[in-house]
Amino acid sequence: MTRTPVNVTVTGAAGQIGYALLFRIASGHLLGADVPVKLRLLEIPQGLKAAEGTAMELDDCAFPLLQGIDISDDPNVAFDGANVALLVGARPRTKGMERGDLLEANGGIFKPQGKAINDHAADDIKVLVVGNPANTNALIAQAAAPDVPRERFTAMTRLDHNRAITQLAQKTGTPVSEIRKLTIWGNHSATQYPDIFHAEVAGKNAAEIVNDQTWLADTFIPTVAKRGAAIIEARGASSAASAANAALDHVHTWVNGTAEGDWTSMGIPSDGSYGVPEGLISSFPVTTKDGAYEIVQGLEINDFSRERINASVKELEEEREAVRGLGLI
Ligand SMILES: NC(=O)c1ccc[n+]([C@@H]2O[C@H](COP(=O)([O-])OP(=O)(O)OC[C@H]3O[C@@H](n4cnc5c(N)ncnc54)[C@H](O)[C@@H]3O)[C@@H](O)[C@H]2O)c1
Ligand SMILES: O=C(O)C[C@H](O)C(=O)O
Repeated sequence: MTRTPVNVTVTGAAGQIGYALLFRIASGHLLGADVPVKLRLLEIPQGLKAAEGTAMELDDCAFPLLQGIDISDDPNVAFDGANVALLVGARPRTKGMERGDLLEANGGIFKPQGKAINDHAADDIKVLVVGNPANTNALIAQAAAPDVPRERFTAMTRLDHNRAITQLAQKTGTPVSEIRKLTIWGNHSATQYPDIFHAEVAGKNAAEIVNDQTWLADTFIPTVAKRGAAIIEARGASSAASAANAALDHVHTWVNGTAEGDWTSMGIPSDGSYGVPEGLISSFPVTTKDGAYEIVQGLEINDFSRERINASVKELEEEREAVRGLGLI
């Protein structure tokens, strides 16, 4: 193998998402089956021993693509030369909490990590924030990294996107592979808006095929938006394997491109499109090509959608004000 390995930094490596993520990164599911990787694991001091144990297990898999594992509790070391950074390390919510309740607990993690990315990452760094509240944590990291192009900071709404695809597939009795152009708008929170008005089911308009406004408003949207809480209720712990899977999907699509005739959802810095205030990290429909993404333009937004997008964007604005107040941006 002659290709230069890609440095992938994963924070929270000893956590439950980390455990579901690392083995699949090392086996080629993040970047591709022909791309060698070096893993850089960041943990807090209490997590280092468990991260070492995970690294031992990674060694024991003898993954042909895995060309090294470094472990550190220093962000300046862990992000040194990073090409891809998965910011997972943060506290998960527990039963009865909203993700925004974690802002104070987790917000402080992302400012020093953003600065370390600014100072040490490779020029082509791509950042995905998974730790909640993901959109606003991405904003905090980005604000601390003024030398990195702002579009390199993204937040994960791919789990919501995947959840919505399955709900729509099940409702219409269609395989998930037949669902296209679904969109998650706004925040990775209970206010997110999964939009099927432009989606397709086997090439036909999804809203027309469903033709059931009550299901849309009272079942589909709340099921997707509150799925994280339902998983916590059922499992007693927040989603892990599905979150890791979505993180792999997010980066894989960003790097390798969306399929012709489809798009995906990513939390990205707004350029003002669709009336989302510039700079907020909000979820949009995007296409990707050659490692870059573009917001899908020109979609007609009906009143039902507009109301829901605005509500989620309002929450993002409130979170931005809150972190401003905490001195995090
Ligand atoms: N965006 C999404 O769709 C999505 C989905 C699932 C979970 N999440 C979020 O991902 C985060 C992680 O979830 P989890 O279940 O893996 O949690 P976990 O508690 O199992 O693991 C978190 C790990 O992060 C480590 N950590 C804490 N602070 C750190 C720091 N400053 N630097 C490096 N590591 C640090 C902890 O030691 C721990 O090992 C939570 O905030 C959770 O809410 C987001
Ligand atoms: O809901 C949570 O707190 C975890 C995660 O964000 C999820 O959507 O499953």
